[in-house]
Amino acid sequence: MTDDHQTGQKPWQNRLLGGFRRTSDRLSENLTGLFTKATLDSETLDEIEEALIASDLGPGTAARIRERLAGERFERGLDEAGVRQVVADEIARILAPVAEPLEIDAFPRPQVILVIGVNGSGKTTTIAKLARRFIEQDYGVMLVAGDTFRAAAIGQLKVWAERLGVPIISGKEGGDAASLVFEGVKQGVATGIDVLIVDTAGRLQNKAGLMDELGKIRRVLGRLNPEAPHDVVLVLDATTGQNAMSQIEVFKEVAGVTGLVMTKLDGTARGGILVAAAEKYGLPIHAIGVGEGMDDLRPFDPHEAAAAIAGA
Ligand SMILES: Nc1nc2c(ncn2[C@@H]2O[C@H](COP(=O)(O)OP(=O)(O)OP(=O)(O)O)[C@@H](O)[C@H]2O)c(=O)[nH]1
Repeated sequence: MTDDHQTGQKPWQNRLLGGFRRTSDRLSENLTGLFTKATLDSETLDEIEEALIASDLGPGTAARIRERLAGERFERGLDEAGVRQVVADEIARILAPVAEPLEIDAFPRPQVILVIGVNGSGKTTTIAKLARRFIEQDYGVMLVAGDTFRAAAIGQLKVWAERLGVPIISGKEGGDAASLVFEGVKQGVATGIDVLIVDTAGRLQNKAGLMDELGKIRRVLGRLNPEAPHDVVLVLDATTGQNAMSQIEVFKEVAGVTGLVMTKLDGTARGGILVAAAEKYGLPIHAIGVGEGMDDLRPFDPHEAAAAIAGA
């Protein structure tokens, strides 16, 4: 990996900060013009609170930051840097407890990770990235092409499996996902696999169908190992902003989410939604996606994210 000559930062850091920087640009834009007064009167505090809400941070966080700013005595008078620091501190306080990498610690093996999310969220790519990470950690990985609704999804996962050099269990379009998962666990046990990563269908528009399907996968898994699935990872596209919140709501209900991966933080991202999600749901954030390649999955660093979001 080469350094970027202009910034001295590695490309992925640029991509990450690029995404978050857009968020802070929004925040920055929204905050512009609010620092004309010498003190923070309640009108200015209201405006800052609105700016924070408009930046996707969520109303609870915005209200808390407002409260902290109201109680703050700025040493050198009211300045933008001081406000941003307070914002960054508050965001870091919310994000720190949810930063939690996905660990492989299930016994007996394999650890079964169901990956869920709407089509296009980056689910398949995230599976490849997770697999890559686990392979690097010397775990034996197997994939299951459980999104049987679209031939393209099966084909895409097969391509990733080949590139990664890992076995994959797949069937025909329209096939039964639960029986593929069953086969995956059986083969995983027989061949000493550590991690079974299962792709699933993401038809959010058909909630009952989705619930049936995920429920069936759960039942089949439970019969083989009552602890499985060990993880149910929801993949969210950060560029969808507030929409990500309703996806968490629905998938929590139909699938029992245990953690999140937020993708596309390198794109036209709105990282503020991470804060809103952390505040409202407190679900672990396992990693973030910062590009389309296998190596573009990064551990979630709450302090780096907070500083970038607040532009501090
Ligand atoms: N820029 C960027 N693109 C990403 C990231 N993750 C995924 N993508 C792209 O987003 C698109 C959708 O990703 P997929 O992995 O195919 O998403 P999916 O949720 O499996 O969607 P379906 O295949 O439609 O079910 C692809 O073009 C990916 O290359 C990311 O972190 N950053």
